[in-house]
Amino acid sequence: MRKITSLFFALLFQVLVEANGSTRTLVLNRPKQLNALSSAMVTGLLKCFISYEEETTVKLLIVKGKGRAFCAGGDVAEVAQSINNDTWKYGADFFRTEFLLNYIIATYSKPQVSLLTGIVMGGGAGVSIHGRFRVATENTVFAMPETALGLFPDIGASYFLSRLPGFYGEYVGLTGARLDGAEMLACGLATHFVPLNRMSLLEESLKKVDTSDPFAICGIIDQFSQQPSVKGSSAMNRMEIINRCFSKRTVEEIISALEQEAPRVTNKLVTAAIQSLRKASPTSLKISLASIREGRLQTVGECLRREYRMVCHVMRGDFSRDFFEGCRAILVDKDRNPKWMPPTLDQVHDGVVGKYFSKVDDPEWEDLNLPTRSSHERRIVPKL
Ligand SMILES: CC(C)(COP(=O)(O)OP(=O)(O)OC[C@H]1O[C@@H](n2cnc3c(N)ncnc32)[C@H](O)[C@@H]1OP(=O)(O)O)[C@@H](O)C(=O)NCCC(=O)NCCSC(=O)/C=C/c1ccc(O)cc1
Repeated sequence: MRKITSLFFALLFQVLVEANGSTRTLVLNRPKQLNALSSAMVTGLLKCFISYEEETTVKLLIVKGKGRAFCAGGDVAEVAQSINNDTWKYGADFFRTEFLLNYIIATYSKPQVSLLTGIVMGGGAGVSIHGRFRVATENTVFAMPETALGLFPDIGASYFLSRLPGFYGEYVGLTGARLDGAEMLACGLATHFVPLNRMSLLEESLKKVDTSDPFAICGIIDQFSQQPSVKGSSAMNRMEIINRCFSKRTVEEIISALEQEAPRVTNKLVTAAIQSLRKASPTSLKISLASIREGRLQTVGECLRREYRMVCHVMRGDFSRDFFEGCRAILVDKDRNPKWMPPTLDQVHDGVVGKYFSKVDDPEWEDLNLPTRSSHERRIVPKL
């Protein structure tokens, strides 16, 4: 029988915990907000992950979302609130907890299966992609939309995006392109594709397992999995274009390479990419590219530590206030017409980009301190 663990239920109604034998199912439970991660949720999830690692009777974690989304990212409405209060420390605390959670998930000693139904964006990727099994389906919509908000792909995205085939990670991280379940599987962001009408059967089977053996868990998911075809128009079918353009050294060169491709390609992919890049914050684009490139040679912990420095600079508005402008345009005034500053790519100099990687100049500020973990930092192995 399904049992809701009363302790956690009382503590954290935004994250429900269901206990079935050796399985614990964590349900993101803010369906009206598309399960956007509040600080209570990241704190609650972190507590769950830490305590279930200790409990020998718990062998498998399932993470899923209630309603039509898995999770639409960090709760940007909460941020808009904190901006009004004129304090960057709220954001820094939120990210400290969130990135620690991402790190615990990436180095977790027990298997995690994330059931990626519906929207998976930003912080939603952070609580799933670092885990062992990511099950996509036909209604999954994945995106890292941060450059449109004046932010950059964080939550350890510079680790997993930089490990996608070729320069697909640069494409996904800079343009905020939306991927469907088949594309997620094809690029390695998802490990499995299970049809929506078989998801609940999969979940029931997983709730009966009494093992942490990843091969056994994989065997169960395999029984429900399919190999979907990637749509003809998908960027996955245009990897030669993606690689040619997104391998360029600078954002300006990427845009110029896309513009050269545009007359030759009938597919909307190239024009849509140019449009997204032209609309995004120039500063965000440049720091995102630098972050993904740097991430290629770093461990997940190193990526998160560097991203924490970056995000604190963003929250403090040290070199640009684009994030506040993005929140204003998208959340507060909802005019969807942000005025980025600096407004053009050529005005965002390499020296400033480099400063996002430096320590924050504040006596109270500390680098992200991640615990020593016994399990190795797992690598996401792209399937192509
Ligand atoms: C494409 C979406 C996912 C779905 O569109 P839709 O189907 O037309 O649905 P709605 O847009 O009507 O969303 C339903 C409700 O969910 C809310 N919502 C939908 N995503 C969200 C959301 N990330 N937050 C907070 N309410 C939301 C949305 O505001 C709305 O609330 P309401 O108007 O009151 O009905 C759309 O909602 C959307 O673009 N959401 C934002 C995605 C996004 O940019 N994600 C965040 C990336 S950045 C990030 O993760 C960092 C956050 C951060 C966190 C803490 C900090 O201190 C600093 C930063």
